[in-house]
Formats: sequence, C-alpha cells, structure tokens
Amino acid sequence: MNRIKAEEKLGQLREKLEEYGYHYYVLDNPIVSDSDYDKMMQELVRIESEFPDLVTEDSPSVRVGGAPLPHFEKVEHEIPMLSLGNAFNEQDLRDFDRRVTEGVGEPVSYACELKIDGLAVSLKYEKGRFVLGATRGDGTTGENITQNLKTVRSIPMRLKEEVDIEVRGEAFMPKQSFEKLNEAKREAGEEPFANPRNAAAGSLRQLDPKIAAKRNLDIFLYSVAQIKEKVLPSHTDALEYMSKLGLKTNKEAKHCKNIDEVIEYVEGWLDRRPHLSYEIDGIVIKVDSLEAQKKLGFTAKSPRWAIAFKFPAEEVVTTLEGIELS
Ligand SMILES: NC(=O)c1cnc(OC2CCCC2)nc1N
Repeated sequence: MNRIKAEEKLGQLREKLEEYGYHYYVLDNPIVSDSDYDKMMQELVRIESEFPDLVTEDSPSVRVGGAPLPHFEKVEHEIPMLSLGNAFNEQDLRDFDRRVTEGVGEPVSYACELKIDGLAVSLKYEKGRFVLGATRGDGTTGENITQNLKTVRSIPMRLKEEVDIEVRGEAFMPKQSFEKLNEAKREAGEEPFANPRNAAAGSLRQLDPKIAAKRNLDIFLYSVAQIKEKVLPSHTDALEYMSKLGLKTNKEAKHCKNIDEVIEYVEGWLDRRPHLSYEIDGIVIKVDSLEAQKKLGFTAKSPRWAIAFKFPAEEVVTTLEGIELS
C-alpha cells in the first residue's frame, strides 16, 4: 500500500473505531461485532507499524498499550481530590440533611449516585483531547497514569466538543473480569487479587500499559472538577453535560427532592447489589445545587455538601475450594 492510500485508510479506520468504541464501551450498545472491531483494530495497528510517522497521539491503537514507563511522574491536583464523610444509618442521613439545611438556610434537593468501589481518577481534556490522567494519590499529589487510562476503552480520546475540562470518576474492574483474572492467576500459581478494587488499582499502577490493556477496566465519571467558560448550575446538569460530551456516567444516578427520597433510594439499593455487574460499597449523596455547594464549602478533608452512605461489606461467597472464607 502506498503512503497516500495508507493515510486515507488510517483516517477511515480511526473514525470508525472511535464511533464503534463509543457505542460498545460507553453506551454498552454495540453496533458491530467484537470480531469486526478487533479485525479493524489489527488492520490499524498493522498499517501504523508500516508507516510509524502516520501515528497520531489520539489514535485508537493506544487502546492496546504502548511501551512500558520507567516510573510514574507526579501530578499536582489544582483542585484537591477530597475524601467523603460517612453515614451508616438513617439518623446519620437526617443529621446530614439538618446540617445542610441550616448551612444553606433553606431546604435543598440531592443527587444520589451508586458509590463505585474502584480507584478515583482525574481526567483532563484540552480542546476536547485527552491529555492527562492521574490517580487521587493523597488528594493533592497523584501519579500520572495517562498511558494506562488510554487503554480503558470507555475513556474517549476525543470529546464531542473541543472543550477544556477536568472530570473525575471511578475506574473499576467489572465482577466478571475480576473472576476471570483471578482464575488465570490461580492457574498460573500467582496470588489472586482480594477484590475488584485492588485488581483495578493493581492494573492501573503497572508501568507496562499492555498489562492494563488486557484487564477490561471500565470507568464511571461523577464530577466536573474544572471547566472553562461554562456554568453548570447543578450536579445533575454536570452529569448530563459529561454524558453529552461522550463521557460514561452511571445511569442509576437519581435526583431526590428531599432526604426522605434519598433514604428510599438508599434502602432500594441495599439488596440489589448482587445484580450489578460491578461492585459498589454504598451510595454518594450530593447537594444538587452548585450555589448551595459553594455556600457550604469544605472541612479540612471533605465537602460539607456530600456524604457517603456505607453499605456493610458484601458477604463473601464461600467457594468449594474454601479459598475465600466469609
Ligand atoms: N466512588 C464513587 O462512585 C464516587 C466517589 N466520589 C464522588 O463524589 C466526590 C467528588 C465530589 C464529592 C465527592 N461521587 C461518587 N459517585
């Protein structure tokens, strides 16, 4: 194939792989078969290896992982990635609601989200292109894991608008991928991971992105940390905007008018965890209005406008081999 033909073919393949990837991994609604997708990816990688100077930064071939890194660079978070205060029962939630109502001076509505049990990460996009991915670290300083996050198929390399934005979310390993990975580790005589959170963290902290690329990691974005020239009046607006940009958000999020509806939502999810394809360790409740959030501000380590309702640890299924004792 000559260079002109290669350039044209690469352009077509990139376009298609990005569109197919979005439908398959972000919308969970494939429009081509896995084998067709894989065949196209292999053709892209083959042509790029024949014409290396035609490889672009945001080519879908980054999904299969590039060269290993010597170490992770440090990243300073301009906006600290804070931790969440906890609630363990209905009274804790009502106390939270009272503190919030007093602080704001009027009743507020809430946004409730499943609390994904994974690894908190920050994603930065400049003019709509993915430029930096980092772990939470200690909240102020994290690690640059951009190369590994590029292998997470549900993280778009380009947004649907050319915006400068920083978003945050939870990278996680679906339960099925976790079971398969641990089976392979046992067969190889290696130590299995204790839970999907450790497996996701372990996968994203590998210096070789080819390992992360094979771990079927996924992500749900749950907050807009920074955005230029745009005002998002509520958290619900922020979730909708991220979804419009092509970012993956969790569809179980719900706007609750008051704390009674929040308690109903929390109770509704306690017994439905086993039916989810990913692990959650609770529910995150956020004051929906951004203005009210600003009024409430932060304590030294947590926002006053959000709280995590923690579920009891999911009982561990005792396996026949007795490997995991509950
Ligand atoms: N693990 C989660 O699913 C999760 C964690 N954190 C947050 O919110 C942070 C950011 C703004 C207030 C606390 N939301 C979530 N859904």
